[in-house]
Amino acid sequence: MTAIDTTMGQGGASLTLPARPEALTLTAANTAVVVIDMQNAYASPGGYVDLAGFDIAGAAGVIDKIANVLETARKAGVQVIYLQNGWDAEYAEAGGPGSPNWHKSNALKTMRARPELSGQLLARGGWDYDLVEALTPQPGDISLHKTRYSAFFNSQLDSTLRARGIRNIVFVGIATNVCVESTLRDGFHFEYFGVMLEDATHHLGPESMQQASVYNIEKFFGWVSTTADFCGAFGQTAP
Ligand SMILES: C/C(=C/NC(N)=O)C(=O)O
Repeated sequence: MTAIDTTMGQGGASLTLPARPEALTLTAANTAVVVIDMQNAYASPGGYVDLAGFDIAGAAGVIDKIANVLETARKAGVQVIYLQNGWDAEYAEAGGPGSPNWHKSNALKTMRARPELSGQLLARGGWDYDLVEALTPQPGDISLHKTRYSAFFNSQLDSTLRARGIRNIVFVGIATNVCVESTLRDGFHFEYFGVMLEDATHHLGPESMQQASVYNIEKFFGWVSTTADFCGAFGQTAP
């Protein structure tokens, strides 16, 4: 099957990333790796999703995969962008009862049910909000903040990407079926080519959630690839 060319004839050393349902032709310069919410809240025992009762056993497994992807990306000259989810310490950004977020956020619900946790979950400046240590940003990486599931909502992600001529977003992080998929879908509507590395993402809820997101992305919103294919394709490029 012919690869889809995302370079639009703009030059630069192109490469082909194997993906489903089609391979993509891209360049390091027009691609970013976006790391969604690899915070203690989502990936560490004692973090928000663990306290809220979700199974986080699979989260540790994606940390090493993401570390490999980021090392390859940096060497190849692919921009790395970290997102961190959460709010100010007073939770003004979370919205009050007039916001659906106030009613649906399991972090806010958990703190209302367990007042001893108040002020601890997803609050900027706290351990729960911090990125897991193994994925500490490196010089040249960009770190952005977000307050809702989609990283495009009320954030600097779109302008950061457009200013650099980036058309392709390679997604890694947690959770596949919440913030990763929400961001990839919004990116589709903003004309970005979204590729999810399926083994460098982890879902919340039953295993079928991961499969559902993979199906949605492959069929409707973007492309699905793997850590090995990303590292194989970008590992051969000079920065
Ligand atoms: C449920 C949830 C998911 N976040 C994410 N990073 O996918 C949340 O933030 O409450």
